[in-house]
Amino acid sequence: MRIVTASEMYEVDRFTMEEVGLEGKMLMENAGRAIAEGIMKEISKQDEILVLTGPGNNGGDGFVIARTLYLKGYRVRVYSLVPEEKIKGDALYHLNILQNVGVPFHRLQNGELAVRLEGMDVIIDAMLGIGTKGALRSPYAEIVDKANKCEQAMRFAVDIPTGLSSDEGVETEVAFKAHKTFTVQCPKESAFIEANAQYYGELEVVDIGLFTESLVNRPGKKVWLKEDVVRTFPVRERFSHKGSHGRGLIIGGAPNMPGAVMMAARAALRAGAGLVSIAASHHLISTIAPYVPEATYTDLNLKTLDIDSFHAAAVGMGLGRSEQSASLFEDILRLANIPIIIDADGLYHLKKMKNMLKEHTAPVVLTPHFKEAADLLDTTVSALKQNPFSLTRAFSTEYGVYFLLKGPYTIITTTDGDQYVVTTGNESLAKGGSGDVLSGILLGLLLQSHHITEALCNGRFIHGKTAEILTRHTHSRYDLLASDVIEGLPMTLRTICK
Ligand SMILES: NC(=O)C1=CN([C@@H]2O[C@H](COP(=O)(O)OP(=O)(O)OC[C@H]3O[C@@H](n4cnc5c(N)ncnc54)[C@H](O)[C@@H]3O)[C@@H](O)[C@H]2O)[C@@H](O)CC1
Ligand SMILES: Nc1ncnc2c1ncn2[C@@H]1O[C@H](COP(=O)(O)OP(=O)(O)O)[C@@H](O)[C@H]1O
Ligand SMILES: [K+]
Repeated sequence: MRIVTASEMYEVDRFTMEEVGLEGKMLMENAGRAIAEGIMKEISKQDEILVLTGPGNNGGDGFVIARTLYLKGYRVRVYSLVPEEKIKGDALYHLNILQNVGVPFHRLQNGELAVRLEGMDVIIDAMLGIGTKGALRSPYAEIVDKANKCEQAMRFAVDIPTGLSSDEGVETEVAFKAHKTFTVQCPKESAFIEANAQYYGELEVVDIGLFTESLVNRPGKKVWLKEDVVRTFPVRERFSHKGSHGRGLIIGGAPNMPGAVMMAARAALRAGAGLVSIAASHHLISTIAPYVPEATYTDLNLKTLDIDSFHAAAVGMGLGRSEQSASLFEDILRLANIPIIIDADGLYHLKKMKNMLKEHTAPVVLTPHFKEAADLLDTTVSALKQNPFSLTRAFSTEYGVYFLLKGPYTIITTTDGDQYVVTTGNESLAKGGSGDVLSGILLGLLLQSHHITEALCNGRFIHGKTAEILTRHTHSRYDLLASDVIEGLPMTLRTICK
């Protein structure tokens, strides 16, 4: 499913209207009806419903929603924040129909609002949509603030909550706090910015028949969905052998961190890897081996270890940050001609030698969380949280790497600048070890997939999905351990990726 900026959405609108020939009035009818259908599932006919409308097409959607609810017997009224003479085009067309049908319609007058908002059971925000520019002006800011204080009311937003930008990179001062946002056709970029989650609430996408094909040839952004996993998950052939599913190498294991490589190896095997080898300090091998008897072990000595005899490797989990491990990491990066995942301490060392990535010809996957990523990109966590799409895209294309920016909304960027968002998972994963398990799953899928992007998206999807399934059935969001996710993978794989 495409994710769009405001200008991309306007291009989709233009294409649909000018080149396909669907009229704007009809699209507005489709949007309003689809959103009204969604809202009706959440409210009752006893509710007092208020639709707040603005000057543009977002307001036009609001008129259609109000009419649809009114004709179905709901107690609804419309308050326009602008005089009628300011309403034009398709929105005016639908305002006329609203008034012909007899839906109660008012223009907000000074002082009236406080009275009218009180006691409302449902408030629908159709004030501003993707046409918003800059911070909210009066009276929008005041009205949004009052609406947010109506604690008893269910609040719904149309397309985007009023006050937010559609695009990343814009700081929000005041915005409508929706319990649920019904967004038209494509989620907007800003829906995946952490600070905006409190305004969007739950997000539902409504299909109104717009043609997104006009965007096909650009580097784009998409949400990776279950249907994408089902479509692309590697198929296990009846006559395959262990070599068919890839030989993976995990390099790490400082003496004080035996768990990281152990979990990564177990996760890679559970995700379907054919063979997994762990290269670690020989002191560690006897400690780890009983926990992962299916793996093979080798002393971490680059004079004897033939990295290129494997199909892919993961490095950095529990590698340590000493100077010795820094030079070991540098040697690995210089020697490896296979796809390599770099995580944790590997990312720490990479900061000082990132130019090596430009000469490196085999695929490199970086899997930083926000702090690690901010350090790599020479920026701050807050700047990165506001501009995660553009900053990671710039880095990926400059250094020629796959970039998996870890978080509740994980952004995966390819070397070409295409981006995929994976939103599975929950706060049970906010615990030490989760990243090691993810790296193992990613390695397991990299070994089995023909496409690196699919391996990364599918791996991140099943990691999060497993946490969701486990916290629904057998665990709480407090007790779940990273290793429980490894043991929960069978449930996800049996249901999603048969
Ligand atoms: N074909 C289309 O164009 C469709 C558009 N749709 C709806 O139309 C919306 C976009 O419509 P518009 O382009 O008319 O834009 P908006 O409805 O977002 O309105 C933009 C207007 O709001 C005012 N405004 C902008 N920033 C402001 C600020 N900071 N403070 C106060 N006022 C401000 C300006 O007067 C501006 O002209 C979408 O979000 C969606 O809801 C849907 O009806 C589906 C079809
Ligand atoms: N609140 C959350 N919601 C969803 N996923 C989360 C959340 N917190 C962490 N995660 C996931 O857990 C993993 C944590 O990785 P990382 O921070 O590297 O952990 P560690 O280094 O402790 O193993 C990432 O995949 C991230 O997407
Ligand atoms: K809105």
